[in-house]
Amino acid sequence: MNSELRIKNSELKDDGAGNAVSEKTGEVVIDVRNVKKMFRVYRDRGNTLKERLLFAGRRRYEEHWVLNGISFQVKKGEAVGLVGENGCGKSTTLKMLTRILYPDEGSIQIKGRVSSLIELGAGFHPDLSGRENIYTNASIFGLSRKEIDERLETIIAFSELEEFIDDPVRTYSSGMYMRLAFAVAINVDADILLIDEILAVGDAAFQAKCFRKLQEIKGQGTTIVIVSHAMAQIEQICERSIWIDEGLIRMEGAPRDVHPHYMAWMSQKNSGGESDLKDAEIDAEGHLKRWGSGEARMTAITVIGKDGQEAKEFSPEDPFTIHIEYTAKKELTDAVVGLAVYRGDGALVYGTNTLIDTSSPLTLKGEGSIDLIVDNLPVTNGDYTFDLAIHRPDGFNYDFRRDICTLHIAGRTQTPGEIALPHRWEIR
Ligand SMILES: Nc1ncnc2c1ncn2[C@@H]1O[C@H](COP(=O)(O)OP(=O)(O)OP(=O)(O)O)[C@@H](O)[C@H]1O
Repeated sequence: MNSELRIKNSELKDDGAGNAVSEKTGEVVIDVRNVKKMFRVYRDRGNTLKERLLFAGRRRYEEHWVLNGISFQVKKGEAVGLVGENGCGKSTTLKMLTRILYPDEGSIQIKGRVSSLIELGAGFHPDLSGRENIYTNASIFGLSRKEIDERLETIIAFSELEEFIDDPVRTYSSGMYMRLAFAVAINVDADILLIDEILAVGDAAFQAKCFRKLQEIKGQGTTIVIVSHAMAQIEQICERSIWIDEGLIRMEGAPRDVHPHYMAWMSQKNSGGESDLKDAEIDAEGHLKRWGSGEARMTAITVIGKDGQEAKEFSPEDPFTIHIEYTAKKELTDAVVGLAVYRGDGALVYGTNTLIDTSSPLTLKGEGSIDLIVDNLPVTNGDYTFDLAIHRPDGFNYDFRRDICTLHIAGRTQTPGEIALPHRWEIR
């Protein structure tokens, strides 16, 4: 099934001590320094003569400072998520990386060809057909006509719009626009891909396909910056999250470290100081240990091998299933369960979630179970941490089951084969 999810083992080198190390160059390709951005919000100067005279001495506009000095760097091949509440300046940041907007202060340096999915259908001409728009859109990203000719069929096939490709795009639904825009943006051989909330559009099956494609192009070394409110998507694609609040970077780090703080803060804010997470257990490092407001929790995790039996060992090439049992005191809709696998140095090497397997979010009710299929796990020698996250798109009822197990894998490069699981996948 998800062969596209595979992150090639060839990307991981052995450092001689049995540890997998990344071949990423460490070259900085996005360098944002002390960027400030202001919008002018024009005032109503009145409609009548009386009003105009009354407001005559008043300044015509107010300065609205959206970004107050943000600095961050992104290295080649890194995937970074920008998170934060509505209006905090995430899209403005992304638009400046695409050069749709420019900073009022500070500097932005970008190395490489940029492709972006910022505003749905921006760059599409409504009266031109899907096919014609592929040409105009891809040429904006720097492709020659010949290069576009070569990619045309791939783009159309990915968009699944064969039937409508010669219709004017004004007749497209927003989902169709998104398919076409995504198909173009990921097929222009960009070095850097910037995406604004695009995975929230389209049906669940297409979202899952885009998500897999993103993991694939990340595996090929493309640098990615994503703006999203879907924390699990960021956790499964990005090594780093940057939380923007009131135009400043409030926190930056591994998504699984940053998101619980962000979610707890949001929850506190939205409940007027009375946190939705007040019953949740948060450990000393600020990670949520228990899901939501105590409404649901995992009760057991087992691994089912390809023979359908509980497995004590697995072979990374073979699919296996993580079987999670849970108890939900209240019904929980729109849940997505995801697995992230981190290498010893903290790099994310694998991610999958139930949306990919089922194409729709789950409803958790009473006592039940969830099966999460893991396929083509890209492991070589070294230590790996398996983390399960359960979330809803609204961000609440959120849990990190951190470090459900750590596997030490030795001798795999010499003798690929079965890997022993720990005796117990502990529920903490
Ligand atoms: N062209 C503009 N003119 C005036 N104000 C703007 C303009 N573009 C954005 N803003 C304002 O800047 C602020 C930040 O907007 P931005 O779109 O970057 O937020 P965001 O973090 O992406 O929010 P969301 O999560 O809702 O997408 C908002 O208050 C918005 O109203």
